[in-house]
Amino acid sequence: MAFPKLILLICGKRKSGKDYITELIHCRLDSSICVVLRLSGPLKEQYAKQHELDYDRLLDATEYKERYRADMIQWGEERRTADPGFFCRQIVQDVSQPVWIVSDARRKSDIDWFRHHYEEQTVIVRVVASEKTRRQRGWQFTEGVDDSQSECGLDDGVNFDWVITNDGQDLELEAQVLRLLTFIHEKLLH
Ligand SMILES: Nc1ncnc2c1ncn2[C@@H]1O[C@H](COP(=O)(O)OP(=O)(O)O)[C@@H](O)[C@H]1O
Ligand SMILES: C[C@@](O)(CCOP(=O)(O)OP(=O)(O)O)CC(=O)O
Repeated sequence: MAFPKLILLICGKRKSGKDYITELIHCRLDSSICVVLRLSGPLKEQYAKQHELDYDRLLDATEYKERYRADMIQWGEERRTADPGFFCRQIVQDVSQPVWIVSDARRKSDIDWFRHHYEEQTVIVRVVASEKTRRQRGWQFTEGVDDSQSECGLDDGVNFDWVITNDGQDLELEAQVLRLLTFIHEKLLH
């Protein structure tokens, strides 16, 4: 198993900006230094194979993904119940970069797995945005999704190391991202 210097577990509600902020960080670091890992990647790939769906379209932020989200959530939870580290192990295989950004941590079992295997390296980053902002980005409450563990599993009982507010104030966001990048560089130097 590879050994990183830093693992950022990014979590947040749908349309809070997890992918957006992941890319803001990732694009400022060389690809030999930082890699983005997605727990939903192997889940969607296997779900697509089993259900004869288009994997690439499940990766997009489109209605196609939303159409299958609730069933993917249930399918994924059946695997996590049997083996909490099922998806975590898959995404860390053959990674060589020292900085890992896991852009879609959703459950305590995800956090527990990384803290168990990489206690010193794991940092939890919570991305927050108001429901008003999220709606402006295309979110609408969906029963079976926004009231599920997938969206609510980290709402309580988690001490976030960083909280990034992403409500559309570009300068405020930039200042927060720069502080996090400074932290990342300090980790790389030690
Ligand atoms: N600070 C921002 N400024 C402009 N657009 C943003 C910002 N944050 C998020 N977005 C946009 O809002 C949408 C949802 O963001 P995304 O990162 O996909 O959310 P999540 O991954 O949390 O579901 C995307 O279209 C993204 O480009
Ligand atoms: C079944 C999922 O893996 C689907 C996640 O798909 P995305 O990671 O694309 O979701 P957002 O970016 O938050 O919109 C969620 C889960 O509970 O595992």
